[in-house]
Formats: sequence, structure tokens, C-alpha cells
Amino acid sequence: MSRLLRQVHAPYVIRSLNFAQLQELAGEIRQEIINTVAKNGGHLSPSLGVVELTLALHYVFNSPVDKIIWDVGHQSYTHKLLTGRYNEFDTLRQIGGISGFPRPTESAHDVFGTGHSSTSISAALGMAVARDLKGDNYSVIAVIGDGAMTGGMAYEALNHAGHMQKDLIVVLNDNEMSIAQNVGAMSGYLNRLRTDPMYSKGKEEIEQILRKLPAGPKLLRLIDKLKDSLKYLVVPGMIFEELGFFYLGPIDGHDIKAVTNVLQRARTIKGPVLVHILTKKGKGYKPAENNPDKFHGVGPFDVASGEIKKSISIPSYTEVFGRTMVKLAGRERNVLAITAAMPGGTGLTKFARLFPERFFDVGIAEQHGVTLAAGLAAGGYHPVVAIYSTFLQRAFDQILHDICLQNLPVTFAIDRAGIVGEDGPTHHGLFDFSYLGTIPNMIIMAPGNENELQHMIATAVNHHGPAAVRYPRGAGIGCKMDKELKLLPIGKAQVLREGADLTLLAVGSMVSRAENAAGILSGMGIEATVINARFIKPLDEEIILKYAAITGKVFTIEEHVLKNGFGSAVLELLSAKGKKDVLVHRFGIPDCFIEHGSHALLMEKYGLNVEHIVDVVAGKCVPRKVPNKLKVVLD
Ligand SMILES: Cc1ncc(C[n+]2csc(CCOP(=O)(O)OP(=O)(O)O)c2C)c(N)n1
Ligand SMILES: CC(=O)[C@@H](O)[C@H](O)COP(=O)(O)O
Ligand SMILES: [Mg+2]
Repeated sequence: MSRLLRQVHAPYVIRSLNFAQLQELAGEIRQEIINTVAKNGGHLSPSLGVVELTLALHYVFNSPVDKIIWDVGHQSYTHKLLTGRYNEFDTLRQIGGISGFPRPTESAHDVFGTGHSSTSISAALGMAVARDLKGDNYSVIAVIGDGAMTGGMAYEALNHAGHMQKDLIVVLNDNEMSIAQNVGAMSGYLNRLRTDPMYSKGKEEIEQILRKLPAGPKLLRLIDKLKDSLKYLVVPGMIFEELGFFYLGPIDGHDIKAVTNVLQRARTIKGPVLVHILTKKGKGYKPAENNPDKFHGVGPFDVASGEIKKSISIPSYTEVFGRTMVKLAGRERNVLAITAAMPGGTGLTKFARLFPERFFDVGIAEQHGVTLAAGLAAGGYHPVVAIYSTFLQRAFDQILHDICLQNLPVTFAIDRAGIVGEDGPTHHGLFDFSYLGTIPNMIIMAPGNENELQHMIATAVNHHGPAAVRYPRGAGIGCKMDKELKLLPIGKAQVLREGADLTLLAVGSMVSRAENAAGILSGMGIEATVINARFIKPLDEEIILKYAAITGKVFTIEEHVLKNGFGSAVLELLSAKGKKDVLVHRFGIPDCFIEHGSHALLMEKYGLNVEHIVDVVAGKCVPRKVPNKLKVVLD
């Protein structure tokens, strides 16, 4: 096993292999990736699809002198294995282990950090310009998927690169898939390049055929004269050529020799080149080939059967959101749903099936999705924009300028809020209170459990202005679900328990932990009031001021950065009301990027576990009883 792979301590080693050996190495790499992801979870089908492409890239180019930039970076496992990380590969995505994405701090071969989509061409152009300004000499290669090519940034970069005419290679890895089936007119165009024999013949091949015809040379001259109208018929990759790129392809991305040849050619061409590579997502592992979506990003699974291990049967927040949307759409005709390439991840698959004309997958285009919602709202509809917290960061100005400034009725369903776990710093949703909280007209809610989530979505959809509901990744707390949807009073918190010694003011995922902490503190003789804030904006000033006055000690608890978060808003309120004598302690995420690792371990590391909350609170409050033996309920 891994006879060849274990010898590859650096990428140059593979240049001593022949093509048969490279093929054998590809098999070993696949096995290594499948076995590791089966244990740790990770991005399986994207990585399996680019094994040969990655081998060819490292065969032709001299990393890290030549710069290879991976768009999104979720397909970079082969790159990691070829660049000296084979021995640590079993730590993939584990706390303290190697990241699932390229990280410059991890290896000199990871020349640019990624995780969010469609950034690679801009970064590559920047590096190419920097190289030329310094008078250096190396190749810069961006590897971008067809899904990532639906993102606006990719076009902004193509536009600029075509104008700059710097030496730059863009490898388009076209597997006809985003996470789900790819969408959009560009995807249709790429599909025609793949399948239409007219397109798929190489430019030179078509020229040769024409030359052989009796009137061939004349025809070619004529074509040259009428270039602008006729070249559309004969030149594949026309859109890219028009943008100033030299187009090469399409090439079978699993034929190492063919990919190596085309990359060698691309390397010699002056100016920007686009190499169109065709691959199969999940290649080499049947369950992933048959279900590339399910195995895109996957938890631990059984290699032999392809069965994904599901540990908890409690519905996830995502599922509850999806069900609520179906309920709401059934009764309110103006409710629409928008996703940016994540119909499954956001729980909208059933909605899309039942209400296809009211569902919009805009591609990886969060900014467009938000302003599309603004337009739909201006046209009399109530769009629900379902985007992960981390990806919504992209659309800050669209939220502010296109929605909130016009006070348009749009609901933001913000999934994956808080620490998401193994995807790490590019994906944690820890900034949404901050970036949304500063915008006038925006209402922000966070449910304490999955039952409350459904009511909050209904409340937001009933509200005639912008409203956001942010909720975490994964399972709810397993609470009883109300059959009927309720409307919550805007800006009203919920008092869950009363105690005279202190106030635990918790929001979202931290509410159940605050309740657990209060139970333990009570056993120690410390009686806590527990408040489920429900609203981050507007805050329930009345309740907060009341219990701050009664208890004199307020502990805010949030799974969010402390800077400009929920606790900061509470501090601002107390300061504005002159409550200088109230002790305030804020639990939350410090001012740093949080690494990857399991949710439970990261919560513990950053002091958001019940045990730590109890310790801190007990240290600031004098127990009235001798403490019982602590029964600590961890998350
Ligand atoms: C800004 C942003 N939005 C959404 C995502 C989630 N996402 C990660 S990979 C992916 C699909 C990428 O498709 P493609 O580029 O074709 O790569 P493939 O997985 O097919 O190899 C999406 C939507 C993201 N990473 N970044
Ligand atoms: C690479 C990427 O951005 C997505 O695949 C992301 O990892 C999905 O996250 P979830 O697994 O939480 O849906
Ligand atoms: Mg793709």
C-alpha cells in the first residue's frame, strides 16, 4: 500500500516517474484520501476528481517557485499529499492537525489561503503583476471549478486579466457540478463546449480539416476576414478568447499524459491562457461518483458500503428551517426562497421540488442573490435569502445599500452561525451580529432551540422590513416542536428562570448551556436568572435593565466574537443608562481567528462550555451553600 506515495516527500519526486507509475500513484492517492475522509470527514468528491490534474500540475510546474492557487481549496488533498504532508494526512481537519484547505502557514506550497469561492483568478493576477514588477520569472496558475466560475469575482478577474495580458494560466476544472448540479448560462455554455463536436474539436484540428478541403485556404482567408462573425462557429472557448485569453481544451482531466501535454503547452504561451479540463467529481469511488453532492463534504462513512454514519436522530436546525419554509410557502403566496449554490446545505431541497417557480439558485453569487431579493421585494414579494453566515459576509453592501436603506421586506436565514467545526476559520460564522448589527432597520434574532427557529422564521416573514435569523450548524437540542407557527413580539426576550444572585443573559445556541449552568450553580447555592435574549437587535432593554438592577451581575453568553457582539450591545445599553455599578462579564470569542477542530473541543478551548461558565460565575458570586459534587453537563 502507498508504495510510491510514501516516497513522495516533495513534488519534484514525481518527475522521475513514468506515466504508468503516475497512474499507479493516482490509485494510491485515491485510496489514501478515501480512507482518511472516511475517518475524519471532509471534501471527498471534489478531491477525488482532481487527482490526475494535480499530478500533472506538479509534474509540469515547479511548486512552490511556480505558484498554484486552488479556488475554494476544498479539492487540495492530493496537492497536500504531494507536498510533504503524507505523514500528517491522518490528522486532516482535526484540532492541531492539517487543515482541509490551503494554508500558507502550513506549507510553502500553499501560496494563497482559500475557503470562500471564486477568489483564485484575482489572487493569481495579483501574483503575476507582483512577479513582473519585481522582474521575477515563474508561472502562476489558478485552478478554478465550474461552480466557482458562477461567482462574480471570477468574471471581474477575467475581465481585468484579459486587459492586463500578463502571463497567467487559469485551469478550469469542469465537472458539471457545483455542490449540487451547476446552474446558469455559463454552465450551459461549458456544457456545449463539452458535448458539441464542433466545439470540442481543437482550433487547430478544425483549421487542418478546412485546409484539406479544395477551397480550404480560400475559406480560411475568408474566415479570417469575417473573423468576428464566423469565429463563433469554429473557435471553441470563444467567450474566453473574446476576453483576451488563449483557450486550450477541452481535455480529458483523467488522462495524465494529455493534461501534462496541455499544461506544458500553456506554460509556453505569452499572455493569459485558459485550460479547460473535464473531470468527473468523485472519480474512482463509486458511491461518490453516483452521489457527488452527498460526498461533496461528508462526515465519517463506511468505505465498503459508502454508508454515512449519522450519530444523532434529532432534527438539525437546517431541516427545521426547510420544513418551516415549505409550511410558510403553502400558506403565503408571496414567500420566495433564494440560495447561492447550496440548496441541500440550507435545507431548501424540498421547497425547490414543491415550489420550483418560487425557488432561485443563483450560483455562488451571494451579492447578486441579495440584490435579486431586493428587486423581488420591491416587486411585492417576500424573499427568504438562505445563506451561511460566513458567505453572507460577501454581501454586506448589498444588505446595507439595496435592502436596509430601502427598508425592504427580506428575510435572511443565516445557517452555520457560530463555530462550524472542522472547516475552520474560513467557515466559522462568528461575525454576523457585528456586521448586521450596525445597519439601521435590520432586526436580528437567534433561536435558543429548533422550535423557536420555526417561530422566528415565521416572525421574520411576517415583518415588513429586513430581518435576520441566525442559527447553528447541526442538530437542535431535541425539544418538543409546536405544530402551529407563532409570531414572536419583536424585541422581546424570554425569562426562563429567576434567581436573585446574578443574570445569565444568553443568546442562540448558548441558551440551553446557560440553563444547564444555572442548574449546577443552584446546587452550589447560587441562584441565577436565565434570560433567552431572542433578539440581538432590538434588545429587550426593559428586561435587561430590570434584572441587571435586581441581581447587580450580568453575564452575557454568545457563540460569536465579543467585538461588537451581543455582550457589547448590552454594555452599550448599561452605559447609556448610567448603570455603572452593574458587574458585566462577557463570554464569547476573543479577537482572533478560530482554528479548525470539532465543535465541542473548540467550545471548550474558548471557554463556552458549561463547566467553564460555572467556574467563572461561581468565582464572581459568593455561594450561599457548600457546593455539592458538581454534575457537569457538557455540550
Ligand atoms: C463564497 C462561497 N459561497 C459558497 C461556498 C460553498 N461552496 C464550496 S465548494 C462549492 C461548489 C464549488 O463548485 P466547483 O468550483 O465546481 O468545485 P467542485 O466542488 O465541483 O470541484 C460551494 C458552493 C463557498 N465556499 N464560498
Ligand atoms: C467547501 C465549502 O465551502 C463547503 O463545501 C462547506 O464545507 C460546506 O459546509 P457544510 O458541510 O456545513 O454544509
Ligand atoms: Mg464543479
